[in-house]
Amino acid sequence: MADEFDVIVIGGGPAGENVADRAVRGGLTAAIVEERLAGGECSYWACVPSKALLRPVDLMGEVARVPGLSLGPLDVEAVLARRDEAVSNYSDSGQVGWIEGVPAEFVRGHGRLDGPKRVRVTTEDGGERVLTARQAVVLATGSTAAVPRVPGMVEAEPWTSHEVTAARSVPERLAVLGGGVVACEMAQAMHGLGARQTTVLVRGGGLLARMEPFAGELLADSFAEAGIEVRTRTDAVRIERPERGGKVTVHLSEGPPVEADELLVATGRRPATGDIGLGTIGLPDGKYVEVDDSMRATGVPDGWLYAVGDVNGRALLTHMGKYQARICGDVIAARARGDELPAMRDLADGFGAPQVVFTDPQVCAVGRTEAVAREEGFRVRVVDYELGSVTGAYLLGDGYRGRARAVVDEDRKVLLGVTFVGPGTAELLHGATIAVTAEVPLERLWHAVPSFPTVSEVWLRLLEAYGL
Ligand SMILES: Cc1cc2nc3c(=O)[nH]c(=O)nc-3n(C[C@H](O)[C@H](O)[C@H](O)COP(=O)(O)OP(=O)(O)OC[C@H]3O[C@@H](n4cnc5c(N)ncnc54)[C@H](O)[C@@H]3O)c2cc1C
Ligand SMILES: NC(=O)c1ccc[n+]([C@@H]2O[C@H](COP(=O)([O-])OP(=O)(O)OC[C@H]3O[C@@H](n4cnc5c(N)ncnc54)[C@H](O)[C@@H]3O)[C@@H](O)[C@H]2O)c1
Repeated sequence: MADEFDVIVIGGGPAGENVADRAVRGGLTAAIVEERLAGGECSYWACVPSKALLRPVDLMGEVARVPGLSLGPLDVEAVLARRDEAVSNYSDSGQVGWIEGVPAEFVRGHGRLDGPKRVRVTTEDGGERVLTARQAVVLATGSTAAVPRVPGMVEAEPWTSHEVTAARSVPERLAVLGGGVVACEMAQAMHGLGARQTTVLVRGGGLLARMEPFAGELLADSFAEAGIEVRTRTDAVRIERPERGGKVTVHLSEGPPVEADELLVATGRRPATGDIGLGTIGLPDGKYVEVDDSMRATGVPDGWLYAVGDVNGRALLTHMGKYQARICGDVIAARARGDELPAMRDLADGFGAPQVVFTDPQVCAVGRTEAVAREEGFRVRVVDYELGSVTGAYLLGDGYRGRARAVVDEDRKVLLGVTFVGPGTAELLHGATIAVTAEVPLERLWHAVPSFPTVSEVWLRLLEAYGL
């Protein structure tokens, strides 16, 4: 087996797979080193299982809003079985087959840099293999859950995103630490699937703090109606769990302690760069790998190292990692041919990545929030519209609530950002992504006529509210 490739990718998640694919399409050879399952976190312990668990909860909300419909009791076992199917029963044979079809070589084992352009792989049987790259090494090792240092936390063995997305049963009482995307999605999934008491413990003032403030507020209203308790401005100061897997108590800086059957820690991520040999090339271990817009690591002589996906810290989202990967694979192939193609650069992260939070209501945003746009010095005007006033939204169900916001650059009359909060708004987001990315002038957007009666009519209402 040849151990020299044009490109060696460490990490076989969505980002790593796509780099190899593009590099091979560009005429290069590639190998992917993966220590666990090809497909990465996203396929088995993140995006896919979380959305499989949320889908029935979302549908229950939809059905409850339509008079004349009712649901039978929820079959949790069937939901968990569908989740297992969605994660291919934790088998990566399909993904390995896809990689081999690229064609790229799949090497299972732990990869570490071993000086420039060399990767030392510790294989499952404890053996070693040294791979050499003719052109580039790409880091695509992703991220892992960051668990805060709180007395008793390690001993309590709390759930992280791994355990909650792979849950085999639903805890009766769940405490959730964090108010970000994982906390909100998983609190709602577990509550909807039968947790009797769900308490979300938020350090800051509200949920989803990086989004427009009304997003977290509307979600908090929905949580309150569903019986999910949200406690804000409180920190975990001590965790007590006398028996492994038994009752857990979270002592807080503010308010009474929370007793639960399980604790989910959803307090952000850290890059998976602690043990990948960065020290052998003079980079610090355990930090995000800084890259330029071609995904090339900065500060590495001769420019042979690249990093894509969560590991570069630009946007911790699968679709953005895959986008960066396409750029990276194309750039490496172009550079190998001696073409320097300046157009192959990451633009989308600069605009502000699109993101859908799959809660009820869904929270969908692209571009800059009002606060970020102002901070960056844009002359901003904001227009809001209540989604429930749009006929298409009203027809989706009784008591439909939601809001849309457009953040307009008053100097160029283009959209800097758009947020939709409301049931069933996820599929609305790509229209906004196109408008923001293509910087479509509002006067032109006016001629994009939304169909009646769809929720998309909110576009017309926003432009009218703006004054067109
Ligand atoms: C609960 C949850 C839900 C999410 N939902 C969404 C969503 O709906 N939409 C969305 O866009 N994003 C979502 N995300 C974020 C998304 O999962 C990540 O952005 C995405 O997985 C990043 O892809 P990646 O390829 O960079 O890394 P990963 O998917 O983390 O893959 C990295 C791979 O590298 C391997 N690896 C690491 N170190 C080594 C090594 N030294 N040697 C060999 N292999 C190694 C790992 O085993 C892993 O397979 C979610 C995240 C979580 C936690
Ligand atoms: N649908 C999606 O697109 C989706 C779903 C899940 C995750 N993700 C991505 O995965 C990444 C990780 O999600 P996440 O929710 O873990 O991170 P996050 O950064 O979204 O939220 C982290 C939360 O934890 C809080 N926190 C941080 N340190 C804390 C501490 N010591 N004590 C208490 N609270 C603390 C923060 O204030 C914040 O509320 C995100 O960047 C997100 O974009 C995306």
